[in-house]
Amino acid sequence: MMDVSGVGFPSKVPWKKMSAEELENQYCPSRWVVRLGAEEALRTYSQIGIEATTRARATRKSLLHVPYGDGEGEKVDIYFPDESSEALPFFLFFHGGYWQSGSKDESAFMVHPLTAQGVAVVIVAYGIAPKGTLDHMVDQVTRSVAFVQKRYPSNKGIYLCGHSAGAHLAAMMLLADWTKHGVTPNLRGFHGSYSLAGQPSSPHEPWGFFLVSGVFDLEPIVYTSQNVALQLTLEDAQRNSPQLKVAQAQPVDPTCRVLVVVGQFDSPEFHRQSWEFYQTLCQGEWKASFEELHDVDHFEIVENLTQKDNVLTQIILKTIFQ
Ligand SMILES: N[C@@H](CC(=O)c1ccccc1NC=O)C(=O)O
Repeated sequence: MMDVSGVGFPSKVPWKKMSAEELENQYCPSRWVVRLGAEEALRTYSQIGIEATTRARATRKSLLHVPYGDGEGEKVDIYFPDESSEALPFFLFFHGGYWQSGSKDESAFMVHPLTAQGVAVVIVAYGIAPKGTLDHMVDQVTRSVAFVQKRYPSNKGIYLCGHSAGAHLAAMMLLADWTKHGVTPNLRGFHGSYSLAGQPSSPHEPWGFFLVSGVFDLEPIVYTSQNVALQLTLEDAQRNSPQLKVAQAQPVDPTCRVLVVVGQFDSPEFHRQSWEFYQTLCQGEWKASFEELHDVDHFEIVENLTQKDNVLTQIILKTIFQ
């Protein structure tokens, strides 16, 4: 997106020049779905999530509604591979829904293909708005990660994945102060060697973070209808924007890689959010990669994680089993 009204270089904040209507449109992912109408896309997404969860609960060993804190709704569902061991890689998923919809009970998309390959999958619930505040959600997600490390200290790596608003929550974990939680989660996911450029020497070097179609600068959200439930002030938005914060932060573990992924049919603002976050990570001491997934929209990108042959499922598996 180019700003041609000024001195002729791309604006850093193109959204500030948008009409309220255009901004609303850019931040409404269902309107950018081409294969279906907006409402049908949302219905399909939720149906696939519910089916995947029903299947996971019926066919996999699981621990459901395990509390990671004392607060209401501070629960995770843990799905296990067939072989019984606690020395497993753990893949945590934070669902999307603009911090105001969605739940763990309809978000077990990737459980089947990942558990089939020996990965334990943890689907995390957090207290959505309007009841929950964003600061509280970030704290909850931090505690859910610490909980998994404490409960499974012999894990073979903890991998964090979030979709959309959940990708924001996962990205905030890059900034978490683990000393407060008495544990350092095993978020490394890196066991190989880097190429000289610091870029992956193969397309499947390991990442500890998978940020799927995320929002990393929350300021524009303040001016959309999403903020009716969220009630973010500008200060809340800035304090909770990894885009602003990672530039000033040191990686807790510099070997930890971040994969930023966006769908071809995500809106231009979602593309910009992912690209700029990736660029900011690279400018700091973070190891990041960027991937635009061909032929998928904001919802398909996650729906397809139910399939073992899907590109992103394969990237995740190759990362874990490097
Ligand atoms: N009301 C939004 C819904 C939405 O954004 C969404 C729905 C499910 C999962 C992720 C979503 N987006 C970000 O968190 C829309 O119509 O696109």
